[in-house]
Amino acid sequence: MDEFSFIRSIKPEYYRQSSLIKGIDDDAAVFRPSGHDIVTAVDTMVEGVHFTRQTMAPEQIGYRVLAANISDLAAMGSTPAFFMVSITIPSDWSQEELERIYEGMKRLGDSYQMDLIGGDTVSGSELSISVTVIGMVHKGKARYRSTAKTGDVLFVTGTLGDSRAGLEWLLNPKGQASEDHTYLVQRHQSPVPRVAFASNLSHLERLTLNDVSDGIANEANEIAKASEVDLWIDSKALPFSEAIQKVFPGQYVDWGLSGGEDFELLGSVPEKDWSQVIEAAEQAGVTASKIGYVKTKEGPEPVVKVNKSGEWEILTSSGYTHLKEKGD
Ligand SMILES: Nc1ncnc2c1ncn2[C@@H]1O[C@H](COP(=O)(O)OP(=O)(O)OP(=O)(O)O)[C@@H](O)[C@H]1O
Ligand SMILES: Cc1ncc(C[n+]2csc(CCOP(=O)(O)O)c2C)c(N)n1
Ligand SMILES: [Mg+2]
Ligand SMILES: [Mg+2]
Ligand SMILES: [Mg+2]
Repeated sequence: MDEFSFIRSIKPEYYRQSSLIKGIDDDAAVFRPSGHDIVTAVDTMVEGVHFTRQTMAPEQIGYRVLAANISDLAAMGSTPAFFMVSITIPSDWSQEELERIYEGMKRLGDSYQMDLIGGDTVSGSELSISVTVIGMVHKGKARYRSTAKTGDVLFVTGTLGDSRAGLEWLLNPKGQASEDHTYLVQRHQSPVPRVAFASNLSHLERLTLNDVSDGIANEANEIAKASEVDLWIDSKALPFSEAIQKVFPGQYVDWGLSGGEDFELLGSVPEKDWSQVIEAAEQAGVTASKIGYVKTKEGPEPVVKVNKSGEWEILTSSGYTHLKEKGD
């Protein structure tokens, strides 16, 4: 199969977004939204870095790379609309496997009425998939990392560390997988972006959001820096699944802080709006946990503090970082 028959095989039969004017088939796609700001993000998954043949089946790779991108749209409070896929294909991936990758993307994309409107196909030595997503948000209603204010409640959706735990089991399985192991593995392979939760809060005047791709140690520091505030996190309030506590009792707190790839939402709201956050989460079928507070910056630089063993200590950006040099 050559490049062009591959493109024909993945081309959607029809499009659903009414703002779309030209999808796949020309030099670029065209859409014309009205009354909205356009939100766009790109994330890449590379074989050997984000997945291996051991950690994910082809449809899971497709699902997961689109989910990571939709998670960024959720963190901006936007509604997913379109996606574009740039794929580098090594010769040892079969046509059937590639079709399964696209099926995984389609399954998730369809659930948000998203249209695949373009991309790029090249051959290369490692499988690499880069997805660009485009979402819409009502004018001026995008949610930023820079809006946290003193007195806000700091919260996180869902539970933390499960993805890291699932990855651990996939890389080092020890015996038969229990129901708990299966749960953790599924959290790694098929995270649910929290679009509905964020969209249920679209009426709030002020809401700070950041998605947890690298671990809350990183993401909380991003919010603190962007908002010029300190964040105080009560480690006893961090939400953990029963499964992770049972299977990895010694590791789950660290993984919750810096494991990454949970794709939950970390955010802050004025205390008066906290009950609405709980309600929005309930309606979206997820939990929201109050994990701390936003405080006025005490030192020269914004910091995140956590009370791990009774004492408040500074939580550095200890999550996953690409291009990290030895000794960094
Ligand atoms: N190579 C690049 N060129 C231009 N902008 C970049 C590049 N890499 C990252 N950025 C921009 O830097 C900002 C932070 O990117 P980052 O990848 O940390 O965010 P994220 O997508 O939320 O995190 P993650 O990749 O862990 O999901 C974003 O505005 C992103 O668009
Ligand atoms: C096989 C395998 N080994 C390690 C990991 C862990 N991992 C890779 S990238 C990343 C952070 C998010 O990346 P990005 O910032 O690019 O979104 C994490 C936690 C994995 N998923 N699979
Ligand atoms: Mg991202
Ligand atoms: Mg990124
Ligand atoms: Mg993000």
